[in-house]
Amino acid sequence: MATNTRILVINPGSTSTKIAIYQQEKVIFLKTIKHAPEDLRKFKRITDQYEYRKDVIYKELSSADVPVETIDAVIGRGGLVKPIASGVYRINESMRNDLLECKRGEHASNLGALIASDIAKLIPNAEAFIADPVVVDELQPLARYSGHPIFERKSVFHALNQKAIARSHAKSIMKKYEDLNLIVVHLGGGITVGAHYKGKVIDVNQGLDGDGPFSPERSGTLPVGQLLKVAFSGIYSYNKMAEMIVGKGGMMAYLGTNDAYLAEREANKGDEKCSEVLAAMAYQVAKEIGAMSTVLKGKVDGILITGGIANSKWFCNMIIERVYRIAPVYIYPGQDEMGALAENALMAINGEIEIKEYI
Ligand SMILES: Nc1ncnc2c1ncn2[C@@H]1O[C@H](COP(=O)(O)OP(=O)(O)OP(=O)(O)O)[C@@H](O)[C@H]1O
Ligand SMILES: CCCC(=O)O
Repeated sequence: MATNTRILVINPGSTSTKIAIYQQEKVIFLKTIKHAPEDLRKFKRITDQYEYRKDVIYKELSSADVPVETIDAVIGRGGLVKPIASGVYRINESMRNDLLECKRGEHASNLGALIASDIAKLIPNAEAFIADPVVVDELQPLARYSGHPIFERKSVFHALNQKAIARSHAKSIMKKYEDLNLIVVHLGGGITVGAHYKGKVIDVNQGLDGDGPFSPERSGTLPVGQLLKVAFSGIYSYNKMAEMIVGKGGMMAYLGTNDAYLAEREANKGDEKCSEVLAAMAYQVAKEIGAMSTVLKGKVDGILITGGIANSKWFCNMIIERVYRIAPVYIYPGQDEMGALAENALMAINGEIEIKEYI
């Protein structure tokens, strides 16, 4: 087994692209490239940002003190590919085509695989992978029911971070992820709450499609009758309605900001609206946890809270006071998607896990 394997990690987000180089488990280069809104506005679709983001990454890499030719593998955050099982996938033409055509929708993470494979092609013997994309699908059959046959509930969630946090929690208590029942709550710009039944996410709210708690920039589940009336009122275009659900819903709509840290600061200074909106968001998250505990038939070994907002003790406590009777609660603030991607690539290269083919 090689002891100085170098992995390049590429994680495109809506407003930034994170890149990192790991030597084994250790990060030796890490950069968050912020994209100015005026730079991104020039592109109609997210896929159109492909060459622009790739060029910016090349520039950053050339300023890194790590020769690119020493990299053994490139791993990108996987986007809206076909629904697939959790794991590491080799990037192939079929995956590239699906992402280029945005067959299952637009998401910045779609660019991860495209850019990773292009860079890997320039490095002799380097492999290109994705791991645990946002569409990891382990839903149990009953979870797919929406209530009408033309609408099927789908698995789209913060799979990479939820799985990484669940595995590292299991390790920390010297148990196997596959032996535990966990509820994992990702509190980011979007919020997803997953029921992890013995290593499989058998149910999760479809946050990217207006399902579950409201979040800093998403409306979550809306009263569907009212939604229909507004959609057909002639006042709003399709795009405006879509923005209400993802991008400009939730805290953004109530408070004009998607920054929970800022909203909490204002609440601390006495702003009652900020205080109540954050309390309502925590209330809805707690309700979703309650729902997922019924999915696990009440047998829950732990509730894990992660993502940026998990940095806030005040916010987490508003959730904990409603759910602590269900199971012990553990807080893992932030997210380590870069570390999780690097770890997955390393395990794949070392033959510790199977590398799956995307068909
Ligand atoms: N210390 C803190 N206290 C309260 N909120 C915080 C704190 N640090 C970050 N946040 C909030 O976390 C949110 C962003 O979380 P995160 O960085 O996980 O999201 P993202 O990566 O932008 O989106 P997503 O996780 O949905 O992909 C923002 O609303 C931010 O204000
Ligand atoms: C698409 C990743 C999960 C989410 O943002 O809800």
